[in-house]
Order: sequence, then C-alpha cells, then structure tokens
Amino acid sequence: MVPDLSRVEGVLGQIARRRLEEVQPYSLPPFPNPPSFREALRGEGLSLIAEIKRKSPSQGEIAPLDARLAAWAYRRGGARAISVLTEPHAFGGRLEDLVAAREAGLPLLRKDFVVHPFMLEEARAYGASAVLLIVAVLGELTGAYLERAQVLGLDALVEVHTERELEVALEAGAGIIGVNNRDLHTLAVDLSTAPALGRRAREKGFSGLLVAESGYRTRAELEPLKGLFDAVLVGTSLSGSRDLEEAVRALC
Ligand SMILES: O=P(O)(O)OC[C@@H](O)[C@@H](O)c1c[nH]c2ccccc12
Repeated sequence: MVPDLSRVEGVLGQIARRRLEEVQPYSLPPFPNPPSFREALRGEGLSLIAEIKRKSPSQGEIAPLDARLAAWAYRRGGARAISVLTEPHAFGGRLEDLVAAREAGLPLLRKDFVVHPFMLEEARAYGASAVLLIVAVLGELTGAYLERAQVLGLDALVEVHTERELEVALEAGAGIIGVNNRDLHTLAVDLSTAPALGRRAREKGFSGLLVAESGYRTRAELEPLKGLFDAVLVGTSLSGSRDLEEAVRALC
C-alpha cells in the first residue's frame, strides 16, 4: 500500500521520495485517546489551525521555534488546533514536536508527507489527533489511507489543489477536505484557489468540513472564506511573528 512516487513531479516528488526511503516500521506503544480534531474545527465561525513551521522550501528559515512554547502561545491566542510539521529536511520538524506540543491540550494535526501506512501509526502513537493525506502524493490510494486512519482513530485532512484531486478526495469519502492555495510542485501561491475549489466541493454536495490552507497573512484575506470554510490553516505568517500569541489573536 505504498504510492508510486515516480509520477509525482517537482519539489513534492523530491520530498515524498526521500520520506519513503526513511520509513522503518517498528513496534509502537499505545497512546490514550487524544482530543477530537474534527470537533475543534466545528466551533463557531472560522476556526484557526495554527502551524509550527521552522523553515520551508519556499521561505527558507522562518524561526527556530520551541514546539511546546509555540503550542501554548497559539492556544492563548485562540487557535483551536495545532498543525505540527514533522518533516525534518525541508521543514525542520520532528516527531518529538508532537510530544512537546500536545502538552498545550489542543488537538494536533501531524503535517507530513505520508507515504507509508506506518506513518499513520506513528502519528497516533505520538499523540496526534489527525493526519494530513495529500492527494497529489497518494493518488488512488487516498481511500485506503483514509480507512487505515479511521481504524487507528485518527481524523484525516485530505488535501487537494486541483479539481481532479477534489474528485479523488470526494470519491475516497473524505470527511475533511483541505484546499491548498500553494501548488506543491512549483510552490506558487494563489489565494483564489481555496474559494473556487471550496465552492466546487459544496456544489458537488460535499457536506463535510472545509479547510483553506496556505498563504494567509491578514484578517482581510480571510474574508472570502467566511460562510464557506470551517477552518483556515496558517503557518509562515504566524511562525515568523515575534509574538505568536498576538499574531494568532490578530487573525481570529
Ligand atoms: O505557511 P503557510 O503559507 O501559511 O502554509 C501553511 C500550510 O498550509 C502549509 O505548510 C502546507 C500545506 N500543505 C502542506 C503539505 C506539506 C507541507 C506543508 C504544507
């Protein structure tokens, strides 16, 4: 159940292939039930998922964050969930960041390039409530990964960037769809992507949760999402702020 990554182009393909080379399954201890990611996004208005992001292929170094302190600051500012990037090479993350961040008590999304079922088990064992599943990486295996996540008690944020990928996500039975404004092959950002594909998803009868992802810096930029999206995921503009708590408050 490993995706064929030879067909994944650009930066996304490079990162995903490296991730797959590194997977080494081992036996993991159980972890008690984490708080619900889905319920956290269901709250009133547009819920904020704040991301812990130290660096990225598009921005380079962002900030040398302490995951525990960042999670607490995000929580004080009003974030409803935390996205923890655990990819080490391009994003400077690690699995242990989940352990550090979970102290703040908010549901955690393991943000990584899931390319092997073992990565779902890892997410669960390290205390994540949800995992990111990227349709551009998993292709027709998206449904199988979704089912595996469900069995493990994990919510899944199924990420799409094109109408075709949206079709795959809907067909796979995704309950939470993330529309990424950033093209992960080229890293170009277009904030009109999320409203357009979000509308399309609703037209096609999708009644689950919608999350807009990437490129947001100001409250004004969130306006087009209101009434259509349940949540927004913000990384760089928060992680790179001098005062994380204030930065979240300014967006909520
Ligand atoms: O830093 P930004 O532009 O606010 O974006 C956050 C998040 O959407 C982005 O980190 C992201 C979205 N999908 C991904 C997949 C892999 C790695 C990272 C991502």
